[in-house]
Amino acid sequence: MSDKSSTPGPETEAHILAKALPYMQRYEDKSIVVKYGGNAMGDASLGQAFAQDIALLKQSGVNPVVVHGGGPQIGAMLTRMGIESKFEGGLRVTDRATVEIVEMVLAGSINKEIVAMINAAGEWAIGLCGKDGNMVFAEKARKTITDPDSNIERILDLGFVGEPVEVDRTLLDLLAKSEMIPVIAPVAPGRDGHTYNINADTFAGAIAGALQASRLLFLTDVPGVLDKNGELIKQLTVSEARALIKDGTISGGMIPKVETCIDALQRGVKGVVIVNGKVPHAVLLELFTEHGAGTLIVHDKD
Ligand SMILES: Nc1ncnc2c1ncn2[C@@H]1O[C@H](COP(=O)(O)OP(=O)(O)O)[C@@H](O)[C@H]1O
Ligand SMILES: CC(=O)N[C@@H](CCC(=O)OP(=O)(O)O)C(=O)O
Repeated sequence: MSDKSSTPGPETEAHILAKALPYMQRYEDKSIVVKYGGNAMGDASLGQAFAQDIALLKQSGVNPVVVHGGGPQIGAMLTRMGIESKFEGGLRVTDRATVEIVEMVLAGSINKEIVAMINAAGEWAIGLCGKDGNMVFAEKARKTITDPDSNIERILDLGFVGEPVEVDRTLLDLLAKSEMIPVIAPVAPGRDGHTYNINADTFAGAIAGALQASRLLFLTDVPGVLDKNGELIKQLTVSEARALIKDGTISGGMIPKVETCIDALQRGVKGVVIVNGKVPHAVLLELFTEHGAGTLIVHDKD
């Protein structure tokens, strides 16, 4: 006996398509930057669903740009090499040996894995990092951290951690007009000749800002920003988000994510959302249906 519940009938299918069409038209020719976090990777069928979503965006006339992370995968490689991972303020303290491994893992194996998955979904992906086509230049990150107990601020020296300071969209504009989907690793050169490790969220924000993207989506491993009780916050204003960072509710890897959301909004990106990348087809559900879940970050109300 066939399982009727798993196969929608023609009426249901038509209904789904009719509902998705206005969303598809809304994004035609628009840039959508999707940040694919290292924590959302790892499961083959989820990866396949992600690649299919990106392929479908391109086929519907959207200009998808993938920026990926790979924090856990870098951590695993460092462990194999006998190097300890150390984070401050959600960023990896990156010495000379670490930056070599970061570039190898991000711009090498992970980047090519994602390219291969999108190619297998029937599209043409091209793997890049900030070095390609002079796309991104970085400067050494100058970060401070405030101790929540003492309220004392101190300067962090994170080594070869960079912040994107220049983004040239020439190559991305060229690719937008082609069949190619850019998949970008967050590594970039400095004008000082060093290679910098850039947090993938920060990097995605810089790309989205330069492209004036319609949407910046962060795919992570939690449903969105959670409050002190672990409940999902569906919408956050910029001031509310800053307060949650200050009081420690938002910590670790969620700090650069939320800071990037704020920054991207201020640079003119229209919609910034943090969603659960562990939900199959999270990208399509967020963009083309009413069931967008996750946390939407919005400007302060006047
Ligand atoms: N308030 C919060 N809400 C949700 N996640 C949080 C919060 N504070 C800290 N986190 C942590 O941030 C993590 C997501 O950031 P990160 O590990 O950098 O993911 P990714 O690899 O997807 O970029 C979550 O898995 C969670 O452990
Ligand atoms: C400076 C810094 O912290 N860089 C990150 C780059 C990768 C990343 O951001 O990956 P996720 O998105 O999976 O966290 C790192 O070295 O882990």
